[in-house]
Amino acid sequence: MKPKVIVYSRVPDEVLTRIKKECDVTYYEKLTNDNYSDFMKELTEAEGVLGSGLKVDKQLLEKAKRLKVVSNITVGYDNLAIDELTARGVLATNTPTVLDDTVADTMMALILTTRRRVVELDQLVKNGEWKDSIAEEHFGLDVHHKKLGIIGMGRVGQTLAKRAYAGFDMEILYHNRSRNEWAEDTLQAKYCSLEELLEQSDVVCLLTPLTKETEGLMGNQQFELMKSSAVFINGSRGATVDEQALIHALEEGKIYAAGLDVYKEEPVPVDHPLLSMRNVVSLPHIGSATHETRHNMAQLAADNLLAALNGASPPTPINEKDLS
Ligand SMILES: NC(=O)c1ccc[n+]([C@@H]2O[C@H](COP(=O)([O-])OP(=O)(O)OC[C@H]3O[C@@H](n4cnc5c(N)ncnc54)[C@H](O)[C@@H]3O)[C@@H](O)[C@H]2O)c1
Ligand SMILES: O=C(O)[C@H](O)CO
Repeated sequence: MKPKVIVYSRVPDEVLTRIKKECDVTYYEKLTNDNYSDFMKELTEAEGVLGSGLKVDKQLLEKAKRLKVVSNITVGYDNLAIDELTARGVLATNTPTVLDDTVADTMMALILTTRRRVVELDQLVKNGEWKDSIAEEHFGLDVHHKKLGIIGMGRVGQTLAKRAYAGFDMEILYHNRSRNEWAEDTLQAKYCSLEELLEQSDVVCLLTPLTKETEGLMGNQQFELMKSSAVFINGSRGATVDEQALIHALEEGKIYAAGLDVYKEEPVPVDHPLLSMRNVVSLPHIGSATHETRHNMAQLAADNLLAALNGASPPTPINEKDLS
């Protein structure tokens, strides 16, 4: 008998067909209030689930007695209670590496749009306010030859650093849990304390996972240390930033602008104060959202799911070592 699997996010047809060859699949393009109770019923029999964003906690796992694998179609796995999964012998997997270039491109886009005021000036043209050559009040700030401070110099962080160093002649500062020798040797990246990085950088880009340690990592004290000409970019998770502190820093001119891909609440409510600020560029959590990369992420998630159900080692496990 084929193992029962729930795919709870939209995946390409080709990926779904592959999974269906080996598994008995229930497919929800997304979980909604209308289908959630059906999903919970299916979960009691499921050996695998695949998708993005589902909160997998103790309560959910108590209903999922037959579960063997949770395959996340994301690299960040703050939605998973890893200790609870491990305690029950359930394998968790994610999709690192295949999205690094795309996410780094998105970060570069946020750096360029915030410093060069691209969105604001686009609006000015479209609103018919371009009457004469643009005056100093609309000038932006350079990106090239400035200092980029990366908090969380992991896979995405170093991919961004590579672009900034090679393409924009930027000086790279970084703060991380450990030294990144590759970045130090290849990009002359300089390891700093968080405080040094905040004080010196023209661009601060946050790329850590969301954990107990990184929750609220950027607060009043941290924004206070930044240069008034610096921009803040968040590509990690919304909860790594105290949004009230960010609003305060932007309102008081303590920083120049912010580029955000992630928010504490997603989708971010339309009346959120950050969205009405002229110096905030806001994206709808699209760091990895290109056709090519989302396709590759779904393929990798399927590889992980199928390997785990076949008793093989998945390509990108999270807690495999702790299970054995
Ligand atoms: N916006 C998006 O669409 C998008 C896309 C991909 C990743 N992300 C986020 O970016 C995160 C990083 O992804 P990655 O693949 O580069 O992960 P990674 O594990 O390769 O890198 C994360 C880095 O953060 C560092 N870190 C962890 N805790 C820290 C702390 N307290 N202080 C300083 N550094 C710390 C780690 O040492 C590591 O080097 C993901 O967990 C996810 O939350 C978002
Ligand atoms: O962690 C990730 O992969 C991105 O945030 C997409 O959700």
